[in-house]
Amino acid sequence: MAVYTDVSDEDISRFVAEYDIGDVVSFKGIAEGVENTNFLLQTTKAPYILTLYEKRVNPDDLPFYLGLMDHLSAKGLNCPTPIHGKDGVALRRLCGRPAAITSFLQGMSPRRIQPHHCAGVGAALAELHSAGQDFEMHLPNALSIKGWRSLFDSCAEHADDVEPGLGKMIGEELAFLEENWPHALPKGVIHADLFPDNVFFFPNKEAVSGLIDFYFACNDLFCYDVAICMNAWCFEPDNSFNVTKAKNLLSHYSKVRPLSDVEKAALPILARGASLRFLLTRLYDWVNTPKDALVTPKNPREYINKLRFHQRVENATAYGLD
Ligand SMILES: Nc1ncnc2c1ncn2[C@@H]1O[C@H](COP(=O)(O)OP(=O)(O)O)[C@@H](O)[C@H]1O
Ligand SMILES: N[C@@H](CCOP(=O)(O)O)C(=O)O
Repeated sequence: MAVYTDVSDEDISRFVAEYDIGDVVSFKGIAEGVENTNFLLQTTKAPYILTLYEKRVNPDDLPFYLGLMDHLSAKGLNCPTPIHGKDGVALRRLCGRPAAITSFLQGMSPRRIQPHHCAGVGAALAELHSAGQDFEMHLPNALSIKGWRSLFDSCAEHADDVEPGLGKMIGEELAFLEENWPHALPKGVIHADLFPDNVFFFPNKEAVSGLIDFYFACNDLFCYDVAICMNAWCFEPDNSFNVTKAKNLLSHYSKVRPLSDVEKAALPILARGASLRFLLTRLYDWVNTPKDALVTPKNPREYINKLRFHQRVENATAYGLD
């Protein structure tokens, strides 16, 4: 459940009057998502998404996210387009929170991931990386290797409550990654959270119909984004790695933006880093979310298993690459 801020009928009508998008017909809270408050807003002109940005989003970063969606949409990528008010401003305030209206995307996220979905998401990720090349704003990744130690320090004492020995395992992994991280790989704008819930398809179609949720987007290594995607799309519910899915994802990515040999060689360590990043944020949420909270925190154990898998990988042939 992700409606943290209540918006009255009067508030929404007043807010929508600042835009040239018709009159409100209906608006209702969207249960999916965990970070922000989202409403499906239907006006006399079209459906839209109204987002109120909640505590975890730094308001200073919002111009980057909205500017990026404007930029990617202008480049032909199907992502939410920020709607600008009659005064030209897209980022406004509603009920004491920063807020924006974006276009509504058709399609739906896949319930059961099939290999063809992985092909589609690989191509879409590479298109995003290519389309972002000339985006002029810059936002360092607060959740890349430099941010992991302080995140771990803030919840390390509770790690062994999730699994005995987890604190030691994370400490050793962090030290290994800090020593060996491949900082010099090609960089640019990355999505950084391209999980299945953020990718829409039309039924029985391979191509992605749209990408949403750019609120972790930032500048970082392209291949790190590939590793995040591989982790999110290529493991089965029983934690086994599906090499057919990985092969599809990586080969369709490479058709749009070829991976260099150096990037391929770095993929196992990037996949370890991508596992640790989501293990740490999930661990943090696991220990800090009150038992009676509206949102159920995601299970960190899934990412312990992914990390263990990649620790055993010797090179990228394990992911189906030559
Ligand atoms: N532009 C959009 N078009 C259609 N549906 C959207 C759009 N943006 C968000 N949604 C819906 O809202 C849900 C939550 O959005 P998301 O951005 O993932 O929230 P959060 O950042 O809070 O996790 C999505 O799963 C999707 O159902
Ligand atoms: N994808 C992250 C959590 C972020 O959730 P989202 O709804 O904003 O995509 C995870 O799985 O840990």
